Amino acid sequence: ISTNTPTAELQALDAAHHLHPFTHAAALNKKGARIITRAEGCWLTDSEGNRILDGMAGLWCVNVGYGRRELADAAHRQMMELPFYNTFFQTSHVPAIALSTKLAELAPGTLNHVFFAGSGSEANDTNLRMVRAYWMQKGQPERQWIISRWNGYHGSTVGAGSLGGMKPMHTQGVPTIPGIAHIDQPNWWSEGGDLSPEEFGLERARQLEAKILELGPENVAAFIAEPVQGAGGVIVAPDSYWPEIQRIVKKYGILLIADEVICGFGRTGNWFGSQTLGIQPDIMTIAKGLSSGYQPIGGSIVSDEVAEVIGSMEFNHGYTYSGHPVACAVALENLRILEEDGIVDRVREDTAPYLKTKFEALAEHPLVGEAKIVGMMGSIALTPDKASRAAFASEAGTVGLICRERCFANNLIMRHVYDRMILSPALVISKSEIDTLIDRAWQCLDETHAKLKAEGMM
Ligand SMILES: Cc1ncc(COP(=O)(O)O)c(CNc2cccc(C(=O)O)c2)c1O
Repeated sequence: ISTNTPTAELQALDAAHHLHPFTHAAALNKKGARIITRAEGCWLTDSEGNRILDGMAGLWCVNVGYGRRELADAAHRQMMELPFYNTFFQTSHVPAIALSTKLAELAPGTLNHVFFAGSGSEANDTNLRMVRAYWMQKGQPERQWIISRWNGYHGSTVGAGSLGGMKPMHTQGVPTIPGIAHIDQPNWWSEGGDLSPEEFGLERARQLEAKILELGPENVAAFIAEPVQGAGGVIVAPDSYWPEIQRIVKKYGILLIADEVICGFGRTGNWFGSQTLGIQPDIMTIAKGLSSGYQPIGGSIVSDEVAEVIGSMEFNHGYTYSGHPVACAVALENLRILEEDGIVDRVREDTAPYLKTKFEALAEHPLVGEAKIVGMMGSIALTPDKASRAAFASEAGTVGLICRERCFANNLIMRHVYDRMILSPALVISKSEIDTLIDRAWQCLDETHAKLKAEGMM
C-alpha cells in the first residue's frame, strides 16, 4: 500500500490492524480514520486531497513546520555515519554530546545537564526516579512525595500518568503509583467562582503550601507543573499564581520541575515557558518542539546542583534510545533552524502579538466566554452564558466535539478539550495564514452556534 491506495482500503486495513492512542476503536472504525498523506509548512494533505490548515502543529510539536528538508538531510547524514549506538556502559557519541551542549547553552540559569529519553512521558519517569534518588543521596530519604495538579498532563507511562491529573487515566485498572499527591489547577474560568483571577491565583497556589504542611515538609520531594497547562485545555494561570508557587517551593526547599514538553522551544514566545512565566525550575522536561516531532526524543534538563548529587551515585535508570544519535542529530538541526531563522524572536516580537489581537477578538463571538493565549498556545472557552461562565447542559465535551467537527469540515484543525477549543500552530505560521485560521475559526463558531440553536442545545 502507498499514499495512492484508495482511502477506503487504507481505512479498512487501519481498522483491521492498527490500534490508536486515546481512541474508542469501535467508534472510529465505523467511520474510518482520516488518512494524512503529506504536509508542508502549516498545511496537511489527506488521502482525499483536502488541504487542511493545521492549527495544532501535529500534537503541539511541529514548531518549524512540515517539509523542512534540512531535518531529513540531518537524519540521513547521521544514519549513514552512526545509525545507532547507546550511551550506556561508559560510551557516548557526537550527536548526544553536541545536543546536550546546545541545550545547556539555550536553557536558563544553571540548567546545564541533559538526561535523554525517547518521549516526554519517559522523561517524566526519569524525573520521578531522579528526584527520589536525589533526596536519598542527600540523606533525606523520607522526602518521597511529589505534588502535581489535577488536569495537569505529564504523559502516559504508569509513572508519568500518575504524575498527571487526568482522572480517566487513573480509572483503567492501573492506579496511580504511591507517593504522588494532586492539588487543584489554576483554572479561573471553570473553578474561580466569585473570586477575582488575582485572588483565585493566590488561593490555588496556596493549596501547594497547605498540601506540603499536610504531608509534612520533611516528606516532600518536588512539585511538577506545566508553565501553561496544555492538554488540560491551555489553562493560563492568573498572574498571581507562579510568583506564589516560586515563593513556596523556595520556602520549603522542594525541587521544582517545569514540564516544558509543550511550552518549550518557542511555543510561549521565549525558548522556554519558564522564562515567559518567571519560573526558576531545578529540572525541565522537554520533548515535542525539541525535534519539531520529526524524530521521537525527550529529556530532562537538570541543574548543576541536581546533576552533582545524582552524579555522585550509580543512577540506575535509562533507555535503549536515550540519546539516540539520529534523534539527537535531527533535534540539533531543528534548534539550529529555530535559532538561525530567528523563529523564536519573530514569534515574540511579531507573529504572536498579531495572533493575540485576532485570537482575543474571538471572545466577541456569542459562543465564546474567554480567549487566552500565551505566545502561540491559546484556548477559547465555549459557554451558553458569558456573564455566569456557565457550562453547557450537555455532557462536557459534546459542544467541543461539534465545534471540532465543524473545524474539520472547514479544513481547519483545532483540538477540543471538553468545551474549550485549542490552538497551537507551527511557530512559522505567517500573518496571512493567521488571518485564514481566524476567519475559519469564526466560521466554525458560527456553524456550531447555528447547530446548537437548531438542536435546542442553547
Ligand atoms: C506537558 C506534557 N508532558 C509530557 C507529555 C508526554 O509526552 P509524550 O507524549 O512524548 O510521551 C505531554 C504530551 N502531550 C500530549 C501528547 C499527546 C496528545 C496531547 C493532546 O493534547 O491531545 C498532548 C505533555 O503535553
